[in-house]
Amino acid sequence: MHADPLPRTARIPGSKSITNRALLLAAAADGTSTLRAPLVSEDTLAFRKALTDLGATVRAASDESRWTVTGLGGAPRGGGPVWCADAGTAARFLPPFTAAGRGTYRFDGSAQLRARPLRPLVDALDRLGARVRADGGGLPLEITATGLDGGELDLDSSLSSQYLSGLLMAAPLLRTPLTLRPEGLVSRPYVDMTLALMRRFGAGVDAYADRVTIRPGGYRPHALDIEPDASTASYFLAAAAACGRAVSVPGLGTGSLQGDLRFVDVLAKAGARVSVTAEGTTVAGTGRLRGGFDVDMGDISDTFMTFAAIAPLADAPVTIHGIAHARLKESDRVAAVTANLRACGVRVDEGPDRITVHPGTPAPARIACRRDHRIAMSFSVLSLASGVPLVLDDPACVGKTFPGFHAELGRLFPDLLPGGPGGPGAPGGPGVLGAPGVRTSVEEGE
Ligand SMILES: O=C(O)C1=C[C@@H](OP(=O)(O)O)[C@@H](O)[C@H](O)C1
Ligand SMILES: C=C(OP(=O)(O)O)C(=O)O
Repeated sequence: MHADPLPRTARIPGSKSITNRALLLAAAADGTSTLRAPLVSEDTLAFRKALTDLGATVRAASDESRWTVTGLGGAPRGGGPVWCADAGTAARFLPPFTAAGRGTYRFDGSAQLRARPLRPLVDALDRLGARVRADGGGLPLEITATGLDGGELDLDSSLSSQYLSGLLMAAPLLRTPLTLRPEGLVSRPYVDMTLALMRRFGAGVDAYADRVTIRPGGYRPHALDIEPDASTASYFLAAAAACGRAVSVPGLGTGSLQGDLRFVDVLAKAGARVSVTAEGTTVAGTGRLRGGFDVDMGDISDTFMTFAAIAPLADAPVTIHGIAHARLKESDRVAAVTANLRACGVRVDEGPDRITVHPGTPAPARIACRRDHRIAMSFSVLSLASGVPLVLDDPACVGKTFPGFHAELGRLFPDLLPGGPGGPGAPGGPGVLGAPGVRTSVEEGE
């Protein structure tokens, strides 16, 4: 591997978490908001469709670079079905929003989403006085809404932070102030993001160490530039670190609302040179990955698989802990990473909230994605960095957050495709980067 002194610029699409929050806040606002550079992917299109079904208007520029949202000036009032597809954010953010309004809403989603826990949110809505029917404890569920009063609520936040974010975003639409006290909060940076965006859309927020109080008053429209997605950036930055290359992500820098940008601290631990400025982030690999550390990735668990997948290439074992809640996402991600690394012949020790990945040269393998975009993307990086063909059983699952993922990986690292350009890993070939349904041509390099 050789050093690449000139960083390549990755084209990273907008943040999923910011896009879906901004859509909801704009849909609740009393006027017209603009969202610039939103993420266009399965999760955000499902969220957008759910909101237009609920009565908001979204006008998209022909190239989708800007969405103009005319809000309802409050919570929805029409009732109807709400389809959440695979999107955890839809299943956790939209029920509180509708419960604050009027009408009967029937929520459902894919089999994968039905399997994800919703009980703490259903219980919280119930305690606030909403009429919720969720026979299995999660989706499908029905809410008969007549508006909500606030009050004070303890909220089990140990399985997901999304319950808290959903209740917080609905809170300005309640008749009286709502105080929420999270217990065992995971993924805290996402709650900070929620509060920051609520403030930008004009909400009255009083946040303390152990509780948050939200005042009634609704939302004002806002024009928002959406940053590149930090979780998506992790794959390209990890590839730079593992391949001895340099990659920059403009627009994702010190002012970021996304906790997942802290992934670069893990790359720095592994020996990569990292620069985060107001303009953006650059990671330069040295051609060698350092292991021999134990890192808590509980706050940034969407990125733990990114590091775990390249960890076999490090010079000593790496332990990642604090990730029990990552078992409750699109897949049981701790089990999925462990099984796929083992399929590549890599030694992994798995515990309830941790894994230890040992150094090893991966062997060619078929990767079971479990319909989880992040498993597909993480193992694509391992294939690229090791030069070993890994075949994804479901490459198109990357569409949940980045349909153009493989095209961008091939554009940035055309010479590193397994087997070289035109080799088994090349676009159109049987290897990981050319798997059917993902891409058919290489875009021109920089
Ligand atoms: O609020 C959000 O936008 C998210 C919160 C996190 O989920 P948990 O809070 O369930 O860990 C994260 O994994 C998910 O991709 C997006
Ligand atoms: C967990 C994720 O998504 P969500 O919870 O929003 O479905 C993810 O994108 O990794």
